[in-house]
Amino acid sequence: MSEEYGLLDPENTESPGDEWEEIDVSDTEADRIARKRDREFNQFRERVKDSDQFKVEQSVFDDATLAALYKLVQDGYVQAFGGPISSGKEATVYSALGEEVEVAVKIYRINASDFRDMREYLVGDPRFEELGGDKKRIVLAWVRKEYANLKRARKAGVRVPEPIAVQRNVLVMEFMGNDGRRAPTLADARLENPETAYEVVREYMRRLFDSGLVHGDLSEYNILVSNGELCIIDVGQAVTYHHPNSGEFLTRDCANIASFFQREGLEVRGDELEEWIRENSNPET
Ligand SMILES: Nc1ncnc2c1ncn2[C@@H]1O[C@H](COP(=O)(O)OP(=O)(O)OP(=O)(O)O)[C@@H](O)[C@H]1O
Repeated sequence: MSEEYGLLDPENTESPGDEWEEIDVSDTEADRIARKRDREFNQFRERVKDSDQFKVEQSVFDDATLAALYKLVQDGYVQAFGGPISSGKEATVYSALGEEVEVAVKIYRINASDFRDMREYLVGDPRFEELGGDKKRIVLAWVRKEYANLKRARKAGVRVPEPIAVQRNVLVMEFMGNDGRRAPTLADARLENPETAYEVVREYMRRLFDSGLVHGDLSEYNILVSNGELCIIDVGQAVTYHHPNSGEFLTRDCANIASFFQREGLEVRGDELEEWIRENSNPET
């Protein structure tokens, strides 16, 4: 490490000679490294600001966001950015090249986010107590929550994108798609077998609930069909079983899912779906 950065070897006690005594060599070296880092970061910032794929989204990229992206690049999670996949109310999702595979990079807007809404979903979640009303802290907690929820859902056996890294307001995750094209949502895909699809979604909802989570915004728009697999996304707002509104959110999720599959010709009902989920899981354990 010391060799790589050209730092002085602390084991070497040989006196450098009187003429050097006034100079703090390690400080100078640290300054040089800091200057180099600043220079590289500035170059990175200019590259991002000039690149076509980020032109429409300049507002997302305040310096702190750029620094987060830069760190993800430095750590090797992102090698090159592709174009935007989607621009929603809270975040923009980009495709990017990660460690040899394509990844999805979700960049949350600190400024444009509807943070009041976000706070409602964070209230009562024992993992995110004492946040206060600071907007930036709420958004940053939200991103960490999405990362944690993805991990928890995967552990429970629910197909969600694999979370790869989180840095400030940026989440890197597995890209769900077919040959570089993003996977269609359940709303856009043509379902060959709606019965099986319903059973899979129902089982994922049960597993999620059993692990103590309720999605809270589940519908045909937050389920992707990737290489024949159903994959649940957008778990940032998912709440734990302890949330005061978790029951209401579960009822709404079930109603959305049932109504989608009714339109696909199935005789299903939201209340029956909820009953089945509750009967077949035990979120308190
Ligand atoms: N991991 C992923 N792989 C491929 N595409 C993705 C991935 N995550 C999100 N997307 C795409 O980006 C869109 C928006 O993602 P997501 O719902 O997570 O963001 P959002 O900002 O909360 O969106 P909205 O405001 O529309 O709810 C999705 O509909 C999907 O098309």
